[in-house]
Amino acid sequence: MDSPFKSNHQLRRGLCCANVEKQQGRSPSVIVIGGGMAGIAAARALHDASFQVVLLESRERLGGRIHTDYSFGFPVDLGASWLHGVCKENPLAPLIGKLGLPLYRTSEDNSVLYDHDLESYALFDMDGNQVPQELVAKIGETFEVILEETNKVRDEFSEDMSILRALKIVFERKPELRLEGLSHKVLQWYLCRLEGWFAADADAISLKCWDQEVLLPGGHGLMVRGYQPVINTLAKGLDIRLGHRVTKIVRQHNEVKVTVENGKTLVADAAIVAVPLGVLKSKSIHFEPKLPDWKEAAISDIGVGIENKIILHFKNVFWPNVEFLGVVAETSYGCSYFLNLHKATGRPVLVYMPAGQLAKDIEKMSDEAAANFAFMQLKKILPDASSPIQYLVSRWGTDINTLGSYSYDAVGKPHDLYERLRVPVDNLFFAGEATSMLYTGSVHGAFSTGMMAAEDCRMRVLERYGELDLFQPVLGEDASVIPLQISRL
Ligand SMILES: Cc1cc2nc3c(=O)[nH]c(=O)nc-3n(C[C@H](O)[C@H](O)[C@H](O)COP(=O)(O)OP(=O)(O)OC[C@H]3O[C@@H](n4cnc5c(N)ncnc54)[C@H](O)[C@@H]3O)c2cc1C
Repeated sequence: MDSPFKSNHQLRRGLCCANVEKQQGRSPSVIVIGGGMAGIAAARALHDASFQVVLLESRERLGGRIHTDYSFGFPVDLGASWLHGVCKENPLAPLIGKLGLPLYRTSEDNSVLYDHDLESYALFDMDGNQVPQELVAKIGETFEVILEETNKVRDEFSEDMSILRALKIVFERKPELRLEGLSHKVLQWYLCRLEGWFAADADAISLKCWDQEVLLPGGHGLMVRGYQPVINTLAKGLDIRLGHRVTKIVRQHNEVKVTVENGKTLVADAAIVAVPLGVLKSKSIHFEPKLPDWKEAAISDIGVGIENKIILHFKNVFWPNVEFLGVVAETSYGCSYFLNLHKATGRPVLVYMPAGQLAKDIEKMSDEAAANFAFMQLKKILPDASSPIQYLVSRWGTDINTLGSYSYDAVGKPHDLYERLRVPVDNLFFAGEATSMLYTGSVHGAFSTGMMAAEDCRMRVLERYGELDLFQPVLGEDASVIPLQISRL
């Protein structure tokens, strides 16, 4: 058994086992499991509060669903790339500001397209004809009216239903909102964008809860240099063990024993579990004693969706100078879109972003076939498109370190499941985007839950030994904000 900590707690408590290395000093100890934003934030905060912290990460890299790749010779994000809420209230704003990382704002507040404004789009049909901008704007307004009508459906029915079911009821009641021809296809494209936001199809998303998340003000900003510098900064100086996949967590007598795939066991006063919800669902980590039923129910009932990125690097730019290129089709499944990174970064790169069932289907393909699929979509709207010179393909749905892209509200399940997933069990604390009630599915949500778990853990461990006043709180640090650097070219 490997005990990484120099603490005399176990000796004082008479918990010393023969093969635990002798402990010196008095710092309380914590094992953080998972090196994504939540785990790193928690580890940083507790390290800074003088705890002995070891972070165990299954992959050979840090960042989790933040994954900036540099193989093109410049940074591109295969996972998160936007700061949702470009404002000083965003918990990540002080750090991003201090690092001087530039942001490219893709939308203001309250866009029907979430992270994009309407005027930054060019939509095309499958024959390569551009949809007139007035029609795109008009259907956007209709889509908003339709969503308002689904609110009425929500108020009338006590039972929850899917967004798709609610849309069907709206169309039955108000046939004038049912569109045809090109207008119908554009409407499907709006639905496709909504599905992309949740990484799930409309037949899986809860009507009751879909709009319960809190959107911070300030619109949405792309991290022009990628998210990785934020991770690297937070991780500086921490004791991080890469390639350490946790398989078992045992809680007993005010301590936690954590076993790694290679059989090694580490012991600490507490542990913070910051692995993705998809990993918890897969039951690849064995908890002893088993987690309470309410916690297991939260794990099984919160939805996990899939969104992927297929990043195409071209020799030259041959597409229109807009932020997004959209493909409209008969069904939302057939619709798709490309983010034009050239606008934000000056690089000739398009990012194809399938979500929901389409993302699942594409994950069954080889990387080459997936890149070709994305390119074929592009060819439909821009027949003269030249082939990419390089590509990258993410596989967030099948990667055993993630097993899903981010969480969403499933039909018939209460929104407070996120809080139930967060609530500690004994000396086990939980963090990660799926434990955030307010900012589910986001980087700043993951960061906040890491900080929260760290503070809960600090209080619990120190209260137990009456030493609360000896260590600094992890929250309440000086949040003096260096202004965010925002551009829109
Ligand atoms: C394609 C995509 C696009 C996104 N876009 C945005 C965006 O633009 N803006 C935004 O705010 N959010 C976005 N998100 C969501 C955001 O990336 C996540 O909410 C956030 O990064 C999650 O952080 P986390 O710490 O909760 O989990 P993760 O980052 O997944 O970290 C969990 C860590 O646990 C590790 N782990 C797993 N199993 C084990 C184990 N058994 N033992 C040890 N370690 C283990 C994993 O390897 C991982 O490093 C996007 C996500 C995806 C997939």
